[in-house]
Amino acid sequence: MQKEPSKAGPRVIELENIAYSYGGGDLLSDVSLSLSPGSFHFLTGPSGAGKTTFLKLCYGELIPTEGQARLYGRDLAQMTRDDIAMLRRRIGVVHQDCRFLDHLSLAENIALPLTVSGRSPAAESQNLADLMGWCGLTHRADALPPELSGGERQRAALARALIMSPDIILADEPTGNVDWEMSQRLLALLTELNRMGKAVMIATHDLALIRMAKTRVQARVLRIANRRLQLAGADL
Ligand SMILES: Nc1ncnc2c1ncn2[C@@H]1O[C@H](COP(=O)(O)OP(=O)(O)OP(=O)(O)O)[C@@H](O)[C@H]1O
Repeated sequence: MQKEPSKAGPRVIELENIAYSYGGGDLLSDVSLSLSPGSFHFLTGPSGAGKTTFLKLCYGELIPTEGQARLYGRDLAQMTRDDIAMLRRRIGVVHQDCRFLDHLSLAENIALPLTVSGRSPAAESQNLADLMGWCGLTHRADALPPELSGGERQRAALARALIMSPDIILADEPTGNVDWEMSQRLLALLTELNRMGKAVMIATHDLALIRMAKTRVQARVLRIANRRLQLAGADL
């Protein structure tokens, strides 16, 4: 897989000839990729190909078994878990399963990364309110996660990923459980973030979503197949 050619500037995530194995044979092998600010990528591939694993390697949840992964120029294998956690605050992750705490309100869930990193949600209440408004969630601020619709959950997961103002958004199947209209709404939010200069990577099976996105934003489509990361064909 070639490195991204034309974007100048700092590489926020760099994977160099990495492999990853959960213990058996390699799930991913000889994978290289650089992500720059302002880039937009889709990640596709069959179920079980390793898309979630790849995203975890990008944000330092997993360390490659071979090769080097760098965040902001720093080799993850040489860093402590605490240092990785600090750097990871600059990456917003939208998890496939959303992972909310059901006893906290939606607003409290979205603010949780602030609390965890020692910042005061009260001091950033305007930021929180703006973000919830932008994601169309103001009216659901006090709702508990089990009370939310699928689309509200996905937008809340995106809002939580954005509360720390990350440079990069890695979204794992962010439109997995929503209808086409909501998929388009989520895509509009993600493309707007990209226009603000953030790097976006979306793992998805939804080829219609990719085709729609390509009419709005210059996106590269990557595919994991047979353990390798490849550029997908232009027919997508
Ligand atoms: N913690 C783990 N321990 C062992 N094997 C794992 C672990 N996590 C994932 N795997 C295996 O690695 C493979 C790739 O999983 P991964 O979730 O990365 O694929 P995926 O492409 O995201 O799949 P999907 O599209 O179904 O979400 C699967 O066979 C999965 O069972």
